[in-house]
Amino acid sequence: MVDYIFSAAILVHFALLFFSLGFLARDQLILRGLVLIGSAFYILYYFNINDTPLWDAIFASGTMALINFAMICTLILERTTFAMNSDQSVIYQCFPTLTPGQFRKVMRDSETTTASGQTVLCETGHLNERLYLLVAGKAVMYKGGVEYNVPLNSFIGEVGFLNQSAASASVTAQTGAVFVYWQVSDLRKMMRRSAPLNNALIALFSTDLARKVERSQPMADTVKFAT
Ligand SMILES: Nc1ncnc2c1ncn2[C@@H]1O[C@@H]2COP(=O)(O)O[C@H]2[C@H]1O
Repeated sequence: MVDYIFSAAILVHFALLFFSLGFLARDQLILRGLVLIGSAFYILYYFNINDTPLWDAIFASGTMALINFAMICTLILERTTFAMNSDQSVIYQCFPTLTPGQFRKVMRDSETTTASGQTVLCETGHLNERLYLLVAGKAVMYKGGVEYNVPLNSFIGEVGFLNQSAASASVTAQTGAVFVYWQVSDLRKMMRRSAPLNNALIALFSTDLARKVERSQPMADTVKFAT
């Protein structure tokens, strides 16, 4: 018995333990991490079980472990803000419903620009081709004969985007305003390809809309003054 405990064969039982724990885990990262440890025990076993290591088995297990390791790195990158530069980390604050991985994907299709003069972003009654996020400077919204300053870190054009309708207001960015923008068609394509991303973006624009409604005044033509 003592001999068995100190033999190479015991390594298979450690591998079995880690694989079993891994397959019981629901979280993909934990599952893969435990399986990776299990693979390491298998490789040690194949190395020590004979006078000559079982190279074919070591190669097969090593290849699978390497693929698993690459996927673990991808998962960590998707779940963390690690490797985001400081500008991206700031913009990520405006995307609370997206995972870091989803955010990176969305940002790949975006452009960031600084208005060199007064720039019309949306015009009432016209379909928006772009959706904007104001990250610095000033943008003014014109609606119902009233001018409002668009709050920083707000989306512009999400109403038309969600409703597939024309812009409900005109918005002009002032000189020096910095905004990130996406082509509406690119965003729609991305959302069609991934249901989780679709849900995360709809939740995001809905939250942004709720914040705008919270700040807004009743519409002038529907106000009934209390006496
Ligand atoms: N009451 C409001 N408060 C804040 N932003 C608004 C308001 N009405 C319209 N907007 C923004 O102005 C944009 C004009 O185009 P959209 O209607 O597509 O989306 C609109 C919103 O992003």
